[in-house]
Amino acid sequence: MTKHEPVIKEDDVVIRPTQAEAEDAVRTLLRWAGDDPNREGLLDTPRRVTKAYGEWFQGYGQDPEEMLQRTFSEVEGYQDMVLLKDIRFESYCEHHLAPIIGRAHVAYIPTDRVVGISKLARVVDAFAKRMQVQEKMTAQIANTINDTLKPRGVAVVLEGEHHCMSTRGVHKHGVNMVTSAMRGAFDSDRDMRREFMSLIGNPTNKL
Ligand SMILES: Nc1nc2c(ncn2[C@@H]2O[C@H](COP(=O)(O)OP(=O)(O)OP(=O)(O)O)[C@@H](O)[C@H]2O)c(=O)[nH]1
Ligand SMILES: [Zn+2]
Repeated sequence: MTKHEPVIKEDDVVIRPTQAEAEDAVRTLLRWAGDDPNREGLLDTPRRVTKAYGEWFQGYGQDPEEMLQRTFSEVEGYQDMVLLKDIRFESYCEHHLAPIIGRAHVAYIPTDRVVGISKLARVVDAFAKRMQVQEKMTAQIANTINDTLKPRGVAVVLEGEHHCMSTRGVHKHGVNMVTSAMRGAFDSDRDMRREFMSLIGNPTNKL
């Protein structure tokens, strides 16, 4: 997707502003903060900020379902959990645009096909690099893996530190939000869920 294509999200179509309009918006925020966008040190800042936005929010141009299309069938006899744990993610809260920094743990129980393990981390990133609410991101990751791979079960746990809570507002440091989404066998089978939880360890000790 190029920079000026419309972003299609569900039923809404968002027409992207031009580069010049985006840079003007950054100048407005610089003035809102109380500084002068025309002073030398800030002259290139609008261009840099729009470039940084391209990186921070690159998930809008990515299709997580597409990432899970390539699967492998040469795994005869493997019917148990596959877990990718401690996947660092960087996301942005949709209320304040402040970073949410954390770790994701993603497990699934394949049926006859497995996916390349890096793809689970790519799916996490594709949803993280958007404006997010942690609960929504957790469900999106679980639902995408569930709907695309149709495995016996999917488990997703996210632990995140919300910088909108640590650098402003309530100013609470070292607080982690933990969210989970269980599908299929992880939802219905308590032993399976317990095995997943014991494999990922105590979430709050690891950020
Ligand atoms: N449930 C949930 N809340 C979030 C997430 N990210 C940020 N928040 C919260 O969203 C809420 C927004 O509350 P508001 O009262 O509208 O905004 P605010 O006045 O900036 O609130 P304070 O952060 O308390 O100063 C805050 O309580 C944030 O902590 C998230 O991923 N999930
Ligand atoms: Zn926030």
